[in-house]
Amino acid sequence: MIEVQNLRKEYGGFVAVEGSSFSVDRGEVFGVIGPNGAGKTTTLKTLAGLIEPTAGTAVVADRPAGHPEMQRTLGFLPEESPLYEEMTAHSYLEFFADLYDVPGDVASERIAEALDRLDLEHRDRRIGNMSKGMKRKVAIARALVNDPEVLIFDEPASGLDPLTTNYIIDFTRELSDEGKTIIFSAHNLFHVESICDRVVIMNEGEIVARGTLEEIRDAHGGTEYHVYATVDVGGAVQENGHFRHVVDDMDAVDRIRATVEDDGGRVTDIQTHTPSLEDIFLDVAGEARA
Ligand SMILES: Nc1ncnc2c1ncn2[C@@H]1O[C@H](COP(=O)(O)OP(=O)(O)OP(=O)(O)O)[C@@H](O)[C@H]1O
Repeated sequence: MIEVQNLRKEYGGFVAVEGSSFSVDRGEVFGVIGPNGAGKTTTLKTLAGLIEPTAGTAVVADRPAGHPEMQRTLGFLPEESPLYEEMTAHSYLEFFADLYDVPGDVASERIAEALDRLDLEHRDRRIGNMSKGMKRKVAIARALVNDPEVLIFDEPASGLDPLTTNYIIDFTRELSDEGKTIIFSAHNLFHVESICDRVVIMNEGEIVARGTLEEIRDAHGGTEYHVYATVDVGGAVQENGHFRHVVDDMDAVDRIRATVEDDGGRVTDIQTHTPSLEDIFLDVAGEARA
């Protein structure tokens, strides 16, 4: 559904995105993560057709980014979404539905459904008087008025309280279950980890890691097993009166167990350590900086 090849974006002489290539399959939830200034928003805005790339191509639903037909199949949630403060959520969303030529009765039904599912309270309040979380929900509903196939969400839950954040993440997961293709950027890696099929990690304009979370984990050390024993059978570190042996597969765990017993010792604990996306992210971004 999304194909990006050798994307490059310069602002003046400054290179914000350099040689970025990736693709997103139909129905996939794809995460773009990276520190501030990594080039995430630039990438997403290019996909949404709001920024012209300096070089390279971005294709969404078989059309070049920015093509009017492609815009119809797209829902874009910008990082900061300007809303018309004087309008109510309903009139605002009807206005956008009209821009997409959605017939009035379909629009009313779709808007009511989106606002119900997003659990938007006080929907008759003028937008200017809504809380930050309520405004974000209105912006998300706006991205859905044309019933798009592809959703581009830039930091959908940034700066929101944990409850609203969870609500939005769960809703994003539901949209994916319904077959929507979703690409989104986020700072909260826990949420990326909980809903993304694949991710790219960007740093200073370049993709520095990519793949499923499992692939990225494997490429960055993968799962480790810590075998604690009363004796050192080689390479152990002493910790709280026990010897900690670190290995990366279950066969090695079994070998250590057998050797410990042969040496007259005893295994006291075995722990599994799986690096979180946050651990990997700090590692990868740190390496790239270095
Ligand atoms: N219109 C612009 N003119 C000049 N530089 C820009 C412009 N837009 C973005 N940049 C720069 O390009 C780089 C990438 O910005 P971008 O907003 O894509 O990063 P980001 O990963 O989304 O960051 P954040 O997580 O802080 O939102 C930054 O150094 C930014 O200052």
